[in-house]
Amino acid sequence: MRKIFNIKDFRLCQRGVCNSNMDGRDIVVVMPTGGGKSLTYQLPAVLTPGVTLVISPLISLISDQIMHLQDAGVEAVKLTGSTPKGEQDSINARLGSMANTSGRGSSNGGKDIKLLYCTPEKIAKSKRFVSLLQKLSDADRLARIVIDEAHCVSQLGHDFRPDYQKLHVLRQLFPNVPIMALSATCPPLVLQDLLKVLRLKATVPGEDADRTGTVYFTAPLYRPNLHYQVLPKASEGTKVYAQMVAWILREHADDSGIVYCLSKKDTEKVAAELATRGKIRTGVYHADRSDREKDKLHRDWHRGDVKVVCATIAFGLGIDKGDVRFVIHHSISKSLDGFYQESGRAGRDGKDSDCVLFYRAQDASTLSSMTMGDKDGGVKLNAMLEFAQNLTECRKIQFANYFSHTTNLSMTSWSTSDASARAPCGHCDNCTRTSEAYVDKDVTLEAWQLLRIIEKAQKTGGNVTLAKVAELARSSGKAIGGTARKGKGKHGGAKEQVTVDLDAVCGGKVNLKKEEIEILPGDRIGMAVVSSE
Ligand SMILES: Nc1ncnc2c1ncn2[C@@H]1O[C@H](COP(=O)(O)OP(=O)(O)OP(=O)(O)O)[C@@H](O)[C@H]1O
Repeated sequence: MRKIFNIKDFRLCQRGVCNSNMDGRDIVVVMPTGGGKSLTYQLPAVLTPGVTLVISPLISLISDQIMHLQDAGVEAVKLTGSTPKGEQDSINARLGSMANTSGRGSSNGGKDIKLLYCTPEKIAKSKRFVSLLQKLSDADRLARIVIDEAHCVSQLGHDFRPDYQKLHVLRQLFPNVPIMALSATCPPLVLQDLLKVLRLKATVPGEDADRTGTVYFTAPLYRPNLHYQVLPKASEGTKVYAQMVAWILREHADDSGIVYCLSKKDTEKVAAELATRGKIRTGVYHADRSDREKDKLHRDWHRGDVKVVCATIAFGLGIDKGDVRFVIHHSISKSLDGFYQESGRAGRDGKDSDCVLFYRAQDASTLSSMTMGDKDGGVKLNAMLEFAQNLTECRKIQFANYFSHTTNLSMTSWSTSDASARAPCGHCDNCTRTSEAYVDKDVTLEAWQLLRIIEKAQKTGGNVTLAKVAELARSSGKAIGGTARKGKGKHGGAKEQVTVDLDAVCGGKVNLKKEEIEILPGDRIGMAVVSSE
């Protein structure tokens, strides 16, 4: 480790993961971005005979790893769709010669390939490649298979890739080759799915749990240099741009940052507004940009010619810029996993950085219609909304609760944590907010009213937008939507009588003029923390 990788000591759970690798176990490792996952398979790869196959989603990520490994004198190669034919032939020949020299010896004077990187597409599409791997495996020369960004196998995750799901064939093809899955974000449902899709080994009943099955390592996902805050977002677009420009110029006028937006259109608009209003040098990244444009943006950003990249979530894997001082979310993400991953692109160099979410309730309805068809879309979005609306609990603890795994999964678990893992961070918005900044308010009555209005509209076949419901509810007591009177109900509960005129909203088909809402003692259906910000 010291000689080749110039690393003095292990950190987090690296030692344990290396040992489990040397022991030939199936492994799942969930470690934060920049935590040092690569060493945990690269070191065992140089220490064991045979080749370690690494499956990674992006050619740029692969090229970066190969460059570092070759600089360190490690025999590392890549086979991807863009590898030139001549190079492919030479690598195939080297692998073929390794397959013909079974056992522990070296096939060509110590120049065995130690690490072979490929994309999942290569496994899914190249029969020739798979048959070469089978020859290596039959000759006992395929040391292990490493799957980077392994959460991409699960449809329940935020970054599902169909080609990753096809990796289920690996266990079938290579039943005796250990599989290692790496990720920086893997909430419980995704982990469960990942174990199933990749068919990782379960503990054998009756046998020592420490000796069989998959070993699962987690390190605390908390990164102390990231300062999280949720800021109230103006309801009008133009005010949002002004807010964002003011924040960037005040906090990070000369720094590099990313602004994540919901749509391609938003990225263009936000970039233009930041540039005109704040003279901020912006760039745009989304799926419709050509490869040439994307490459140029990466280069300009690295050089500092572009300071702020306004992007959709397409801008993600493969960002290797350490000094990203802030990540702003112009809108909430579809899930908390996505938000954690995206905001985590700040401060990879370990220096203080800001992660800011601009939140307003309207965005929740936009997102909920976008995620309606997704598997568990609602559940995932709700976790994101809870995070955005929570004004009291430390952000670190919210993440820890969300990502903590209940391991009734048949795995041996090792987690690197210390006594402070569950202590508040002390520096996020909620830790630093004074208690005078908010009030606890019982909003049972309001919540009840909203539900009744929606229920009525639904029953009468009406279609009310969120904004309309809000208008109807707010207009209680005024002339437009209806009237409200407070009194005692027949059960002794507080009674609110609301007259709601839904005719205008539901095309005149609604036969609803009066609605009675009675709140009984003990009926508590809504609580809100209302910020005075
Ligand atoms: N034990 C260690 N001591 C010091 N530096 C280390 C150690 N382990 C890894 N590093 C360094 O930390 C940096 C991040 O490591 P690495 O790229 O493996 O992170 P990662 O977990 O793969 O992150 P990502 O999820 O972003 O890919 C690298 O520069 C690596 O050399």
